[in-house]
Amino acid sequence: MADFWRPQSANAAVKIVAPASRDDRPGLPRKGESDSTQRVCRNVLIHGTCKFQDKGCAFSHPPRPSTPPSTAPSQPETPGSARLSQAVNAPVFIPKSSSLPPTSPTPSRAQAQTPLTASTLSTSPPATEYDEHDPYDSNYYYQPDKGDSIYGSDNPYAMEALQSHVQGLDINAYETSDPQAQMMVHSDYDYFQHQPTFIRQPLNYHLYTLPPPSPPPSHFISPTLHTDLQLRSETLLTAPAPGLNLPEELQGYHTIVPLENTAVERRKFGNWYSTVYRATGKDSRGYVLRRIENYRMAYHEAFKGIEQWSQIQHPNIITVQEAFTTRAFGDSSLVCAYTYHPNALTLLDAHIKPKAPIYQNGRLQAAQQYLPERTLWSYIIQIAGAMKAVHDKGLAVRMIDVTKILVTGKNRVRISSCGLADVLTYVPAAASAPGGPLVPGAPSMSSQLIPALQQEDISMFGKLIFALCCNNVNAINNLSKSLEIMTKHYSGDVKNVALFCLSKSATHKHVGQLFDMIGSRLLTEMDDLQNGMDHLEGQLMSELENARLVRLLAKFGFINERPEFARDARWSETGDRYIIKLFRDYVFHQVDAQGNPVVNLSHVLTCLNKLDAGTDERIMLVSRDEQSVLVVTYKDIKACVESAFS
Ligand SMILES: Nc1ncnc2c1ncn2[C@@H]1O[C@H](COP(=O)(O)OP(=O)(O)OP(=O)(O)O)[C@@H](O)[C@H]1O
Repeated sequence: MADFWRPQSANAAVKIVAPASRDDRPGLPRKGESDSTQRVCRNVLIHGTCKFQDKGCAFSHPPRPSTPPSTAPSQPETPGSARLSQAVNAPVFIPKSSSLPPTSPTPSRAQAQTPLTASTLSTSPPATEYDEHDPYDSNYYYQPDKGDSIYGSDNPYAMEALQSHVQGLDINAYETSDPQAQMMVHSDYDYFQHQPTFIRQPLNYHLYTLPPPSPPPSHFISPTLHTDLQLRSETLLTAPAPGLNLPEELQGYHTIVPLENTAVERRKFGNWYSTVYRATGKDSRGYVLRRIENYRMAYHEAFKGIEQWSQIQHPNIITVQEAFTTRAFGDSSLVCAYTYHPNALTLLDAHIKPKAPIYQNGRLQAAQQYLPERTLWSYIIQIAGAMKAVHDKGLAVRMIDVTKILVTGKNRVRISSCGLADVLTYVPAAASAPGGPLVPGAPSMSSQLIPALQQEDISMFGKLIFALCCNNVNAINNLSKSLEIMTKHYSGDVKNVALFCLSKSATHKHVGQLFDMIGSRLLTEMDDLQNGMDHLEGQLMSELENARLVRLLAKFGFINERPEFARDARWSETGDRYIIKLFRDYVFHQVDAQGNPVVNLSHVLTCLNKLDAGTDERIMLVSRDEQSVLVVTYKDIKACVESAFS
């Protein structure tokens, strides 16, 4: 008996079906038939008849059989050591079900399988047509005369021919500018006469590499990074609650959701009430809209500051996008748009507001009261860095406050609401002089006040350090007590920096001086940042090949149920494709004892991963009519997929 598919080893596929007589199956090429006059006409194979039968068609047109083909008795299997690719020489395998009229699909009963012995396997009832005399030719559809074709994969001469053919075309897929020439040569086979045949470039996607060993834990990488990122993306996509009575659309922003509760007692932003909203921009990204209620715009030049702010891109400053006035809220509002950082918390919420006790080591314990010094230094360095960037641009931050600095990630802080104060307090310099003319574009009062405002920034920074150290927004009001707390819980350097910021110096203080005091702590910060980067690179490295299962599924999509072979049982019911089809049933179409579909993603992922790796584990594939059983390794199936896809 000839094998339907010769196993690579004794462990590979085991066929347990009975062969059918070759003569019972019309339309299949006989052994040694390469001559077109003996080859059955493709029209008969596909359509059942050939219009050109009596009009000079060179192929054979056998009469249609009146009875279904008979089933031959099963024969013992011949173990072979040929390579899997030698399946090209295996005879055509046509399961009995394929010759029967279509019925409703029988649920597959494929199951994970411990290795079967030959005796176990031989007990399965033979049911499939099978022919030992007709070698299966996997290239049947591509080459009428195997010897002539350049596509015989097993034939070294054919491969040489292919290479010389390609060289003759002077194709270099990576260099030629001709897109046709880059990918294809033309087949001379009648079946695909004018269709391109792709030359597969070797893919190196199977070269999975391990990420580098984990760097030491970084102060900037959350241990729950994955969850944090998922929560952020969930927040970005949450829809607004109904009945908010907010504008549908505002200068291209939509899906507007308030980020703060306006029903409770509200604090003023200068002389105005402000509300913060999250919105989706025209580019589908998240933005924050800070609205100043009942604002009357007196000078359009006030927006000049926003232009300057929008050019500042700094990792510790929330980027200013734009500002505009609107009546969409039913009043005259000023709106300033910023980048949205989902799930950000103000320093007040993150560190100063009292926390509920937490369970630690099985006991309810008070949440840590004081900010760890490492975190405090990190905040000091980040805020000082942001201040320096702003001052260097000739601007002042004016927003160094626990409610305006946001914690946007693990130990990452960003200054928010920048530029708004510049618009709100804008007064043209000339207008400040009594009776002076208003000159558009004249420098504003605040621009003249910049040096003083920068000094003010430094002093606000000092107050912020006190507030963070003492967990009290008003710590500065009781300086002696605050200093006591600071001395108790933090190093002398923290106190020095805070006092330097608050000191009233005769000379102009500048942020650069702060960095002289911070000293080697900058290096610790840099080390942690680099460890964080290494960690993220490692994570990215392990994600590099995360598309491999999709690629595998895409290959299945290309192979299974091709419409051009819909009526040709030889495509899906023979050779490699049949195994792939049964494997697909095994992965996706299993049913439980009650006949309900098994929807188990783990099973799917496990199978696909094993297939991708091509493991030696064996599984049992059962035909849909449950009459034939194949035992194959993932390695074999992988080779089938590669071969069918090629
Ligand atoms: N760019 C932003 N990205 C994400 N969330 C933000 C952003 N800006 C502000 N928020 C959030 O909006 C909320 C309100 O911000 P706001 O600045 O009004 O703080 P606040 O504590 O209410 O201050 P105030 O009392 O001065 O209004 C805060 O919870 C803050 O986390």
